[in-house]
Amino acid sequence: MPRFSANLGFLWPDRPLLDRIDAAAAAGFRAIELHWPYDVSAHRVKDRCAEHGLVLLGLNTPVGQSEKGEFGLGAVPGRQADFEVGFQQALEWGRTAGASVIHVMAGVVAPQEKHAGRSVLVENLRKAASRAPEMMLVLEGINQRDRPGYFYSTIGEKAEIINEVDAPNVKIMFDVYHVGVSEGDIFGKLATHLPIIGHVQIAAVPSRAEPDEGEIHYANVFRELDRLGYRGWVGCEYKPRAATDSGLGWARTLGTAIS
Ligand SMILES: O=C(O)[C@H](O)C(=O)CO
Ligand SMILES: [Mg+2]
Repeated sequence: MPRFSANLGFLWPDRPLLDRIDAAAAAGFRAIELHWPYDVSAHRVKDRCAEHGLVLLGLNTPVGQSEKGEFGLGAVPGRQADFEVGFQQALEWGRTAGASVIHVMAGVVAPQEKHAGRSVLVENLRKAASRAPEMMLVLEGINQRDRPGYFYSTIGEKAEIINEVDAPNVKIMFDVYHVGVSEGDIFGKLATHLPIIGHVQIAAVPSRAEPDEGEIHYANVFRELDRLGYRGWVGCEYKPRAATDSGLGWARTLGTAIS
């Protein structure tokens, strides 16, 4: 069965980041992943993870100007210089904290700019990948219902970009929730793209709650990941229905364990 990581962007939202790390350890998680931890000291996060023996996986590149609707800058024409600054910030924070993964966020791009956006993203990724050879850079499609206009929502689009970038440390973040909402055929896509899948995330479809309700039977997804030989982590990136701790029973219901 998979190894689970607690996504502290969504889990234990009622407390500060360092307390979320404590909560993840107490719940039995052996790894954590973050969204945008930049206002917390990377040294303190590193120390707190070390206290608990937790692996810190990764974080997201900054969103840019969220008040203007930006949600990442990787594929946004004209914002290359700001992307570089943001990537450097993610890299420095991640290196200091001991992370190994950076989710390079592509961003929202107007339909008429998509063609240019693709070249911008490929160029940005090539530079980023060579600047951070020890990090795995992951690309994630975000479904159009949650984030209209996001640069990509399908696994195929990301696979094409990765092929074009042609760097060994650029991979897919396969968020089963987004794939389920956007296109389905989870098993087919896992099998086709397994060699370039660097990280997996889960949540119920369509609710994005604990992975024990809705359209996807996650016990089967976990078995399929095992059958395919996936050896990476599975990030629990769901929005708890109520208190995070009271929802953790999903693991036992699905025949697995958090740790
Ligand atoms: O929303 C998601 O699925 C992400 O993984 C993310 O980090 C940006 O929101
Ligand atoms: Mg995700």
